[in-house]
Amino acid sequence: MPDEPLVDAARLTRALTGPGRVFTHVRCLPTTGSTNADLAAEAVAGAPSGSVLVADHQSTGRGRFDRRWEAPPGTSVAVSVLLRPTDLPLERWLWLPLVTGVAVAEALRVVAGVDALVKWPNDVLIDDRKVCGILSERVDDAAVIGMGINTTLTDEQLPVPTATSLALEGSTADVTDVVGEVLQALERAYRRWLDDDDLRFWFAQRCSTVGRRVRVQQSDTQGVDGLALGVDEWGRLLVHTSLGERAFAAGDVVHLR
Ligand SMILES: O=C(O)CCCC[C@@H]1SC[C@@H]2NC(=O)N[C@@H]21
Repeated sequence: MPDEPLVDAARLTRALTGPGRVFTHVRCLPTTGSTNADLAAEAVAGAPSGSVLVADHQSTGRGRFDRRWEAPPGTSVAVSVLLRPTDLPLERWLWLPLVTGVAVAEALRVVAGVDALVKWPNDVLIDDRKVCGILSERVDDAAVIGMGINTTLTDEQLPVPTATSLALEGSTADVTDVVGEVLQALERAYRRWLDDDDLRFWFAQRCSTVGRRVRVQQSDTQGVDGLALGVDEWGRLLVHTSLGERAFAAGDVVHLR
């Protein structure tokens, strides 16, 4: 494991921080346990809104639904941010992972030239294969949002056949540029969310789930099949099922076709 991180903290700091900007403190590490766990501990200790932690490798990276998130060193960059959107009601927080997914998809289009879209709620896919997973966690009055972006994973290193990486999609984008573009897109998206914009149309345009037949799996139920119609004002997925319309606030979605 190299001592120097692959991601250039000085360059990121120049691109992101300044008066009135969302991200204030940027740190980059070669390795850590989990960038989300680190920022969650810092949130409890009173760290300011706008902290960013980037790592080339995580030994205990965590995914949604208590899954693990693993990748060989230097192949999938881990980026977490700590935000304190204290003025917004908690119901609006459901939107945060969705907003992040759209920001990542938009950034990857720009910096890596890939056709990235969001699978509800927040997986970022290229041609239906996952390039980025997002884990949004609430810690007291803070949100810790983590993004795992597969940069240089090879075919042999993919955790599942339905994953992909920027390199496998033909991109040679520099990892500091990728992280910088993602965080700048997240800053813009976060401001829209803070401004209480209606995000439904914006999200639906970038979401490959809407208009598809889907299976929504929740931990304690069999999957529910139906046609994804869109998202409601709380960011819940609206699905037309054989028993009528249902709104899902969480769950794993499979695109059926
Ligand atoms: O798809 C998922 O299950 C979500 C994966 C989220 C992984 C990221 S990597 C940065 C941050 N730190 C973690 O431990 N997890 C998130």
